[in-house]
Amino acid sequence: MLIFFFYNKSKLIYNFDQKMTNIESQKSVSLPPGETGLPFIGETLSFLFDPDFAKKKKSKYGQIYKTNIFGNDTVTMIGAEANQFLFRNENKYVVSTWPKSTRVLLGKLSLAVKDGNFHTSRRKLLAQAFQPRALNSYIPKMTEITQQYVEKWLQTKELTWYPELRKYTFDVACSLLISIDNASQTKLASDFETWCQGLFTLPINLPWTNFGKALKCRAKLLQEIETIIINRQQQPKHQNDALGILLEAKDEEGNSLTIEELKDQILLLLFAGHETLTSSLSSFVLLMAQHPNILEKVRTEQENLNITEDITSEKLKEMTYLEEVLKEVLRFIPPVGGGFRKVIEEFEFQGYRIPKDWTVQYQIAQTHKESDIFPDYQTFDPERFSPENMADKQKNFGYIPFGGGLRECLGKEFARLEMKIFASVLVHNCHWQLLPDQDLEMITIPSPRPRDGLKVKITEV
Ligand code: HEM
Repeated sequence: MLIFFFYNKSKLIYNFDQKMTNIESQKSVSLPPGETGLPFIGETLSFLFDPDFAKKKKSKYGQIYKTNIFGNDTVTMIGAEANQFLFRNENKYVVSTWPKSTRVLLGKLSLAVKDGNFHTSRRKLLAQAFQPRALNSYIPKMTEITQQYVEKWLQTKELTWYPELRKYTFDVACSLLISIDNASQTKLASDFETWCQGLFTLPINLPWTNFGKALKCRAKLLQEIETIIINRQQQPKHQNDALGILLEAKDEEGNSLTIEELKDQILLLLFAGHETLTSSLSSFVLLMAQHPNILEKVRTEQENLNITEDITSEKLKEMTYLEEVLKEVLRFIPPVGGGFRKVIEEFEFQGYRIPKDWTVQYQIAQTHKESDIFPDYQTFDPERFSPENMADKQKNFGYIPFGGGLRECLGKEFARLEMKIFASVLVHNCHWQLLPDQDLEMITIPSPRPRDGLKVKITEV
């Protein structure tokens, strides 16, 4: 065995069997271009409050750039190749991470903050609540809640829809996940709202900061969820909701979830199924109001389906044009703009060095603007997803509203189901139009929503 030693300023570089490990050339690979902003806060404020932050950075620096957000040196990597690299190297070069505020508020037992084998095993267990049989059993309740809300909205004639949609998705989530009806009218909802407001903030725990208030509410929410779990355990037969399924579920070694863990997992599911869905539903109603020809085609499909009885999974499968529209809604205004990963081993990508311990962000919103997959990407065009075009199948990880790889959204079928039922019931019963004099610019964090909350006039069909 030959061992080469080089003396280089302060360090010895060695090599085995003449396989030259060119550490010097690795070091000469540069970091991506970009700025790191102000001390401590970096560029966090622009990231949070400038809806064009990612767009401006991309036009200045291209597909890969560095910044500093949430107290971390961060590299943003844009495009299908970048997504593929990150999703395929999960646990090798990167692991999932969230801003500190999110991590703390989700809790240390939450699936979202776990890695490796533990994450895989827990994911399998939680996935039981989203299997086709479970999803089918959710259809009647989802439809019923949607119909109640639609009736209520029709009575008001004019409404600010986004806050109403938040109540609706919260009621659906609480009803199907933990069998609490009308939860939006309870203390659970107000605590939950305050908790949500702290999720993507600087983690400064003071009584008047959003993070400090959210921490207090986390404690209250866990207490409320614990009471719900204990009550449920005392009932002889568990109800057919996600909590019932999770109380029965066991991992490979036959262990059930402890109450402590169940509380964090329930909180995660309530959050994941609420914020994102509210955004996607409000984008659907907004985009339909702005594209009446497309809405008309959706209506025609619904009429032709002749739904006189309850909505069934078979009927939902026949809504193929609506499916294309909903895919385009998630491309055009993705509810999650991107995801964060922590670098566990330094790597090189497209000629740039990404150091260990930095954060990497993959970008959903910018990926969905890649013109090779989505020509004329500024146009809202559901035909991209027709059987002839299938834009979602053209390139690996080129269409990723639900992320990808080991961390792909666990609730994506639940989300697709709720979006379809909502759209079907709404289109069957209502016409709606945007009221004048409102700001439709999107606030993007944590999920996109129109600044003035989407004011509409709504009438019966
Ligand atoms: C339109 C609605 C939704 C969108 C766009 C969406 C999007 C996403 C994305 C992009 C991720 C991956 C984040 C990452 O890579 O770090 C994710 C993860 C996740 N989502 Fe969703 N989601 C939606 C609805 C839901 C619903 C309804 C649930 C459950 C009720 C849910 C549960 C989860 C969970 C548990 C994870 C974490 C998975 C893991 O870490 O293994 N999501 N979601």
